[in-house]
Formats: sequence, structure tokens, C-alpha cells
Amino acid sequence: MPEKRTLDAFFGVTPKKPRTDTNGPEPLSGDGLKSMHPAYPHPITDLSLSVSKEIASLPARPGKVINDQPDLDLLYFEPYIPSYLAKDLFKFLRQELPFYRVEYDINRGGLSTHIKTPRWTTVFGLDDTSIFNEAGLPIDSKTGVKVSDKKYDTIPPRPIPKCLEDLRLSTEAVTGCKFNFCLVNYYASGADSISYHSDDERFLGLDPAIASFSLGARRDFMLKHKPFPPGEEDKASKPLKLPLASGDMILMRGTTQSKWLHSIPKRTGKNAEDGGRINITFRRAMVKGGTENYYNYNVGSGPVYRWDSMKKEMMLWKG
Ligand SMILES: O=C(O)CCC(=O)C(=O)O
Ligand SMILES: [Fe+2]
Repeated sequence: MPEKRTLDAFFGVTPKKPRTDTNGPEPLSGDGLKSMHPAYPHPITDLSLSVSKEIASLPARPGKVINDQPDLDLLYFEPYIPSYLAKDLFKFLRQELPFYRVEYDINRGGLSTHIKTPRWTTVFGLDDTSIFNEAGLPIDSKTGVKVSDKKYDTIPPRPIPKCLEDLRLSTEAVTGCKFNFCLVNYYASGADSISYHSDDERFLGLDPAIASFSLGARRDFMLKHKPFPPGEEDKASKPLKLPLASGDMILMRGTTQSKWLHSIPKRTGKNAEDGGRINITFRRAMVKGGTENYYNYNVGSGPVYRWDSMKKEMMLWKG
């Protein structure tokens, strides 16, 4: 992949400064390399070569097909990443990635509602119409001409950093699917959640495959069929609860997005303080509208936060 080599050569290789802060050192790094890009709020440390190689050798166990419900097609790796590595990868990514708490307004039937996304999010990637050139700017994937499009202007797209690129490449090799986007959710506690939805946006094309990784605390992944049309209510399907553990990966494919909904419900009481969970999804956006949508809802226009390992919470990143 010549594009990647040139991009790495341009951004990826800067010696790490000796540490003067108390914010680490993190496990899994160690070769002193970082991924850089003008749109990153800060450089993102690469995984060491040995960890990178280990990720290329995954999954730890083969996936099991779950398709015993109408319109459902899942491939469940339990786990994909062995637990010792998943634990360190959780800490590494929480420390290294920039996170956002996105807020936005939705208008439904003339009524405007303010939404505060109930979890931390971040996103990297570019839809199929473009690739990043050596300067890290989108160029047309067919002609190589620099793209000037307002869909890329408000929030400039950022390439997938090497640490997540390692996992993307492994996931592509194992699933045979192609992915150009990486979305990350951080659920700091049981109070963070994602409500029932399906990832069936038009910009993903028909029957998209989405690979979804869990790191850190175990959280319940709930699935239920969308309402059946009148007369078909008897096509009985029962809701599913998958208690996803650290290192697990679930590939959702076929009609899973068009016919089913999924969620991570809140947890209360003694289950609420769980140490946090990271979810990584790999997806393939086909058109520029997908890029615009993903950056709007996962980066947004608010401030950047970064994990503070002393305070053990996300803190405003002043750069
Ligand atoms: O956290 C999860 O496992 C699910 C996340 C999800 O459904 C999404 O980001 O669309
Ligand atoms: Fe989803």
C-alpha cells in the first residue's frame, strides 16, 4: 500500500521526548513513534512493533455465527483480543485518543430538542470517494485531484492513527470486509449509554457490515427486531442480550442493521462504577455525506478532552 507508506513516512516517525510529566508511561508503546496530523489535537502514540505484530495474528478464537433469529446475522468473537492485551489496549487508547462530548439540536415536527450525547466519542477516517495525500489532505480517490467540498470543510477529516490502523487491518483480513472509518465510544461509567438505534444510514450502502470491539468493563449489548409490518407480527423474534466482555468483537452484517436495533443501556446502583468501557467500530462510508455526518456527531464543534491518569477523569485539553 504505497499511500500508507508515504503517509507514515511523513507523519508517523518522530522520536518521543523524554517524559517530564506523570501521565504515563503507558504499556504497549515503547518504540517512540507517534502518528501526527494537522487535524489531530495532539500526536497519538503508536503501538510497539511487537504489539502491532500480535494484533496482526488475531483473533484469539474463531467467531461463532448467530443467525437463529429472523433477519439477524452476527459473527461473535469471544474474544478477538486476549484479555491481557485488551486490558492494556483499553488503558492505552483512553490515554492517547482525543475525546469529545458532542451536543447538537434535532428538529422533529417543528420542535427543536437539544441532545447531549451520553458518552465520550471520537472518529477517524474518510469515505470511499477520497484518500489522504502526503500532506494529510483529502484527494479524489480516482483522479488524485485535491477535493474542495464543504462537507470536508467544517471539521477536517483525520486519518486513522497507526494504533487503530493495526486493528483495522486485522479486522479486514479476518472478516474479508473493507472499512474506511473508525468510531470510538468511551463509556466512563454505567451512566454513559447509547439508546436503541440502527446504523443503517444511506451513506453506508445496502446491508453494511460493522465490526464492533469491546475493551474494559463488561456491558450488556441489547438487540431487538424493528417493529414488523401489520400482518407479520407473528414472525416471532426474541430480544437478545450479549454481555460483551473485554476483547470481544461482534461483526454485524446482512440485514442486521436494516431489521434490528441495538443499544448499550445505562447501569445503576452498584453496577454503575465499572472502570469504564471503550467501544471501537469499523465501518465503510461510501460518500462524502458519511464523512460529514460522522465528524459532526462524534467530534462536533465543542472542546477536546484527554484522559488525566492522575485525576482519573477526562480533562479539557488545552494543547
Ligand atoms: O458500544 C457499543 O457496543 C455499541 C456502539 C454503537 O452501537 C454505535 O456506536 O453505533
Ligand atoms: Fe450502533
